[in-house]
Amino acid sequence: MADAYVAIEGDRVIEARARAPGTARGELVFTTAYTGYEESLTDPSYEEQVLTFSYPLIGNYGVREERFESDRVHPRAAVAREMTDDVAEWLESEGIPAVDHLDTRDIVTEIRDEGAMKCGIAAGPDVTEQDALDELHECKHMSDHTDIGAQVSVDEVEVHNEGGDGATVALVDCGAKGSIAESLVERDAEVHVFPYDATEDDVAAVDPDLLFISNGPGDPENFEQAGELVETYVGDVPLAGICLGQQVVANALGGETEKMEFGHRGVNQPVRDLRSNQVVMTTQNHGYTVADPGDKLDVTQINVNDDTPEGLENDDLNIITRQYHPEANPGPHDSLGFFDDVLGMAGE
Ligand SMILES: NC(=O)CC[C@H](N)C(=O)O
Repeated sequence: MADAYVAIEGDRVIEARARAPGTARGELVFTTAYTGYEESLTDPSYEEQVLTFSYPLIGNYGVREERFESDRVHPRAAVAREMTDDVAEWLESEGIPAVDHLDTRDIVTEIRDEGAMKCGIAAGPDVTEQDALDELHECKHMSDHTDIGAQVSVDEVEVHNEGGDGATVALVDCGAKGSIAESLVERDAEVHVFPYDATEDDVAAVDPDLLFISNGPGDPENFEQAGELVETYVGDVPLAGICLGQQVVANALGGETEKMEFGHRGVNQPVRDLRSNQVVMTTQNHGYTVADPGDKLDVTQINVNDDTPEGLENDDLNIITRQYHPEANPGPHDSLGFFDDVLGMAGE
């Protein structure tokens, strides 16, 4: 007998087994990654989403805090074909509902055919199908989470590697994965992590060598303040961005973003560099994309599968952004050189 339900758009209800109890709602997305479940579940970019793993077994190498990308789980719920006790217990302790023993191929096919969709989840001995449907009917469109930055950003400025020998980086935390600051610190940078709504004066106080806009959840158009920083500093300070950061930079400089049908989430997304013609494998997690880079940014890298922009640059203005995740947690590690390139722009 089922003790968990996943309700998807069209009021279809899929039966499952409860692995961590509770009710939740969010945008239903899938990742094809076969490793990296700890990193994905702690990636702030999954805020307000329900994460389905297409790989059939999740949790086979345990749960270790050293692999976390932030201090909590961000997806509202997790869905897998089979989830180990380690992961189920972790999610239960975090209050995040989890379900397994359902056909995740069916969910992936549905999302690929119909596009990203809302869902409701109810798991545990006392829940009903109606509980999952009620959650679904309360679910908001991703773009309607207008202040999602406040849910994931630091409240106060945090400084990493104070007195470091390298560049001073102002990292605007729109929901940053921890390994972005780590990758900069490993290269001797002094990293000032700013709240997502930091002002020009806040940033000016540290006189940065590089303004870096992080990854983050939801619609990039809801990160207006970060866009204003880009507008203010472009041309004066080199600019870098990862994922949502690329989208914010593009929007601020006259470009446009749009919602993709079902996004890219996984660890084997092929990206071609248009100058070297080299293809690298990348880690990705995004549902929006740059539809028009505007006239200040050149598209220097594209996704081999669908030609969407993966890298934007301007050599004169010192701008480098990436739609994928060069910090590579989980890997592949093909693109770690991005951090050397952006710190190179900052004079290192
Ligand atoms: N990982 C990210 O920064 C995601 C960016 C944005 N929230 C998107 O879905 O496209």
